[in-house]
Amino acid sequence: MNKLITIERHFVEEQKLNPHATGELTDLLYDVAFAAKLVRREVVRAGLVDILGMAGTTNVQGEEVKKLDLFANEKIINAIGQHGRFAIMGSEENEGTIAPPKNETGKYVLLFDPLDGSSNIDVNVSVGTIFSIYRLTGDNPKKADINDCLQKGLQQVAAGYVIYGSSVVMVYSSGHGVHGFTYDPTIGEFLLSHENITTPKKGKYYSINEGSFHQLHDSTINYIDYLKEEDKETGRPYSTRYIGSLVADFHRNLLTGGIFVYPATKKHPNGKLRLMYEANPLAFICEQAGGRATNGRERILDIDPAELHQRTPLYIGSEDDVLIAEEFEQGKR
Ligand SMILES: O=P(O)(O)OC[C@H]1O[C@](O)(COP(=O)(O)O)[C@@H](O)[C@@H]1O
Ligand SMILES: [Mg+2]
Ligand SMILES: [Mg+2]
Repeated sequence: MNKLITIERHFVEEQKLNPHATGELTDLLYDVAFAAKLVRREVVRAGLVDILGMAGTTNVQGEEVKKLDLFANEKIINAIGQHGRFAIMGSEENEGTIAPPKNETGKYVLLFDPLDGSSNIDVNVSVGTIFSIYRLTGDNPKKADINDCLQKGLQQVAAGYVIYGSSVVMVYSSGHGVHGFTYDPTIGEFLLSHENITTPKKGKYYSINEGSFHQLHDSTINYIDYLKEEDKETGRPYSTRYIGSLVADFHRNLLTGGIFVYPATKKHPNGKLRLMYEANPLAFICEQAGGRATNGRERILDIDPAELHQRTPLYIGSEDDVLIAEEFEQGKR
């Protein structure tokens, strides 16, 4: 594999797979990669610049916001908005939709989680950025509104995430498989490092926050007990891995096989994670890699969204593992 393929070059090659492509999707994916470089620049030296700790505000989710959440949000909105390729945006950190500073011509919608894994920011554990891209439903960018943001995950034209970890990796799909690029700071480029990622049909890891045990429903507890039983034939017991950053837990399981579950709980009756800028983009990637993503009953990509910040239970990862988890969730086991 030629390691000197930049992500920009890859975007252009992918564009050739679509005879109707105008190059605009390539340009806006380029903008996303550029914004990731800007966020990375601060994340890797977060302790040296004043972006650790609380911002002192609360977001629409009722969560206390970290300085880095706001920093990443602002960087992404400005870095991407200035080119006018997006007609409308939606972010975890903004209650309403965002009209880019310049939006004469954009025919795309960008939904994003600027900084995922906020609880891990101050302790140097991997965090990430997650993004989801749709086409406008109409053809006049000036008329873009919330309805353009509330499309089923199936309608995504591209999605991906960036992990700011021991290395910085950007993973994306525009419907032609899943590809990962590692950032090389010596040349400032994302270079192809994981071509055509496919996820194993069955894994050996499970990622569930067992700390909230008393919040879990019996169906989830029964599933966890099942994973912990001794049974060589089915590869049990599974090992538990829970970083607490969705993007990092998802990425590990994508590469090695495994399942991430954030179920409906007594505290979060609709789950904790957000459909539009966490579950949908990762479900798009997961399915492109041969995995499965549901809310325990329904395919994530088929869910008809009603609100920008709506939550959903999430069962995502290796197909066989998710199917078994669904059987427990539905009381069939
Ligand atoms: O602490 P909990 O309840 O396990 O929740 C952890 C989950 O919450 C999140 O931090 C939510 O995302 P944000 O950090 O973007 O708000 C996920 O990354 C993670 O999987
Ligand atoms: Mg998040
Ligand atoms: Mg976030």
